[in-house]
Amino acid sequence: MTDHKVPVTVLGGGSFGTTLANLLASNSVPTTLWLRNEEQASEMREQRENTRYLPGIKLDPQLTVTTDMASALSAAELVFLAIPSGAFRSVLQQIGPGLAGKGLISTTKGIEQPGFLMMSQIVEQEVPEARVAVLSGPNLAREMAAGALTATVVASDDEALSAQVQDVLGCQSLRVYASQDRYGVELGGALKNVYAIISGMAAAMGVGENTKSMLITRALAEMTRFAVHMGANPLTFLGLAGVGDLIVTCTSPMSRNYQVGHALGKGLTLEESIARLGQVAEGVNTLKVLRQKSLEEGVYMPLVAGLHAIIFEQQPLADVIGRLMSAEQKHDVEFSAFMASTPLTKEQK
Ligand SMILES: NC(=O)C1=CN([C@@H]2O[C@H](COP(=O)(O)OP(=O)(O)OC[C@H]3O[C@@H](n4cnc5c(N)ncnc54)[C@H](OP(=O)(O)O)[C@@H]3O)[C@@H](O)[C@H]2O)C=CC1
Ligand SMILES: O=C(CO)COP(=O)(O)O
Repeated sequence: MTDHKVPVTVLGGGSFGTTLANLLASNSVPTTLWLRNEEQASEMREQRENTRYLPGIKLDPQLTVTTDMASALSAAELVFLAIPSGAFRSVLQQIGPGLAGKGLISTTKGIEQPGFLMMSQIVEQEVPEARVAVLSGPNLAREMAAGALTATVVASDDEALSAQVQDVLGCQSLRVYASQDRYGVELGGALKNVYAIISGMAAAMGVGENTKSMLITRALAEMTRFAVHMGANPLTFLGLAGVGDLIVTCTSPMSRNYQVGHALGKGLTLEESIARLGQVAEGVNTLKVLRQKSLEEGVYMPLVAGLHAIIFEQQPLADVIGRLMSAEQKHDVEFSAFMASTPLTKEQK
């Protein structure tokens, strides 16, 4: 790590934006957190706490909180984007040329439709002169904010940018691993949210431990099958941004997607489940987008089809489970052919 830390801005004052900004500031990185709500911003400045999204976590005294986008961006070399996917493009469009030349790191785990676009692809469209990376992994905001030992992945073609992100974020509680498979890392973060909804639903129904394990493992097989079809490296899904994030989101009641699934499993409607949460659960929209894409691409995704049938086609749960359990019994691990055709590099050996 270097002594001199580049100035960083985080866009988005929700649970993850606040967590990242606080971590950066406590790493002695000059950090500004931008959010859109002045009432919330002034409360955060006065009380040194984000009572709406991260109650109980004290904000570092050095963290600057503002709603003034121009001042937030003027000095920043790196900008972390923690805006929900539904608003991601419109926020970038409001900023425009203010981001040119900066290192932009998306932390958003969603997919834009139409186009089936990852957030970093939206960054490339809206800010063609930017340097682009994504950050993803098993990173429940509340735990990270409380200092739990955590690991994450920065993925970019730009190795210097990945190194800068490792430098500003890495600390005694957070390890930042690098990857060059930006698409795979981003896809992993978005897809696992759908399976977290299923896992939450299953937990609410009181399923057994075997069932939970089957769900997570078949979820990994399904999301990897889709990702490989879309051009990602299956090995990425063995890492933190794949199976790592899948495990945490499918097992922790802290996950908002899991909570939506749990509420659905207890009999609440989708609208009630979302309203009760009061935070973003990206998996609901990703489910719609993914179902459509899997049909277009002809990728077999029985769990996605099943959840879609329950939530959006009002099919009885028992029918869906019956269909899943009586489907053709196929292969456990599907990528032996890929592995055989991809020799290990010198470093991997
Ligand atoms: N929380 C977590 O554990 C993690 C989250 N992520 C990802 O980070 C992204 C952000 O999630 P998270 O912080 O958790 O979400 P939250 O629901 O906690 O907060 C959402 C934030 O986005 C703001 N926002 C919404 N729309 C706009 C807009 N048009 N302009 C500006 N700000 C807006 C909200 O502001 P307002 O209050 O004014 O509506 C709020 O500050 C998601 O894609 C999520 O998947 C990734 C890793 C971990
Ligand atoms: O992505 C996350 C953990 O890595 C957060 O998951 P939720 O959005 O379901 O809370």
